[in-house]
Amino acid sequence: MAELRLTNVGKRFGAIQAVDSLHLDIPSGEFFVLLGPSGAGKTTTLRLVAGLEQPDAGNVYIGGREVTAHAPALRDVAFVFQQYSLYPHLSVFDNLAFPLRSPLRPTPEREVRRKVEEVAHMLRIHDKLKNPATKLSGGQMQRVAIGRALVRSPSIYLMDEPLSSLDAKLRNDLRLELKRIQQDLGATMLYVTHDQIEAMTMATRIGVLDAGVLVQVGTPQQIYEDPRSSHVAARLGSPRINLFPRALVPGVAGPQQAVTVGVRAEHLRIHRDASNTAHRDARVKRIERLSDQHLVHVGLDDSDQELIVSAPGGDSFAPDDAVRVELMRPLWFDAEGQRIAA
Ligand SMILES: Nc1ncnc2c1ncn2[C@@H]1O[C@H](COP(=O)(O)OP(=O)(O)OP(=O)(O)O)[C@@H](O)[C@H]1O
Repeated sequence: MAELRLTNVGKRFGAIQAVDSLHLDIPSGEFFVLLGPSGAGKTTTLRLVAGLEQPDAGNVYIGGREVTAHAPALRDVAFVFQQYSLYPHLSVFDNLAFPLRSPLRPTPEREVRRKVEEVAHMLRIHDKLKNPATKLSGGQMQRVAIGRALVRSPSIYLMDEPLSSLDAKLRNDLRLELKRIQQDLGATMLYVTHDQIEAMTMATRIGVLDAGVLVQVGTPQQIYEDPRSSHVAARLGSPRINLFPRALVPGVAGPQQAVTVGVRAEHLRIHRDASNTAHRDARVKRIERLSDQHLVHVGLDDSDQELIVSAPGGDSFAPDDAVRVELMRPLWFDAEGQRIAA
């Protein structure tokens, strides 16, 4: 396994700066998740690391060696794409064995069998080894695609939304399995997703990309609790953070330049009494009963603004109740959406 370093990497497609002055240092054995909306430059970053794209500027280093001009086959990376791309005429066994039989990496056939069986067990497809690759469910095919990367011991695994085509149950299962396998192998992983649950549960660190720019890097907890901008704050958390004009809560103390306030659902409290002037008048609109929490949607009086409050005792409220909302840990943002210290 090896560390990955990108210095000042840029890539433009016509008028679009897909990746802009990107600096990234991923230590060996880290599970690094690139998170961002569609078009943020996530796939382009992976392709630049794999050598499938050439950067206009900057350098790529794998294991301390500069590989910027190296062909993909010489970079020792394994890539898993969003859509499984299996060889349909081959069995599951032969699909998994394929990378080990490459002329670039001749492997004794006994070693091929050992490795394929080990990975097939890890991914729980060992009873399918003789099946043609086409006689599998979507989830099984994607396991084979992931397995094809895992049979090798590359310097770095690159995965581009490998779970996005699967149903929710399989996605949950494979999320946990992939994380476990990465830890067992001590693998360096660069993993792309726009799914915040994947990012929160799998990442050692997350890098948030926005329009080709890496806007924040940190542990999932740092990104969640201490976002640098309203854009980053909105990327993590379910339900989404409540973002609304500061002018709607004049009674709450905050920095002068603040234009927007952000409060997570679990950092809002709703009260029935009217004792505290810092609390904001509101009215219950509806209550969402999820398996593990109650979400109370309230409308702030004299505005169209709705907030979502995570309330353990949400059951005791009903639509149209007059309530008061307390902001426990507001985050403040300026006119550009940049965070301001409280
Ligand atoms: N080969 C290409 N030619 C022209 N434009 C491209 C090309 N590849 C990517 N782009 C553009 O570069 C930007 C970044 O694309 P990229 O695929 O890296 O984003 P992404 O974050 O992976 O998005 P998604 O989540 O939708 O896959 C987009 O605006 C995209 O349209």
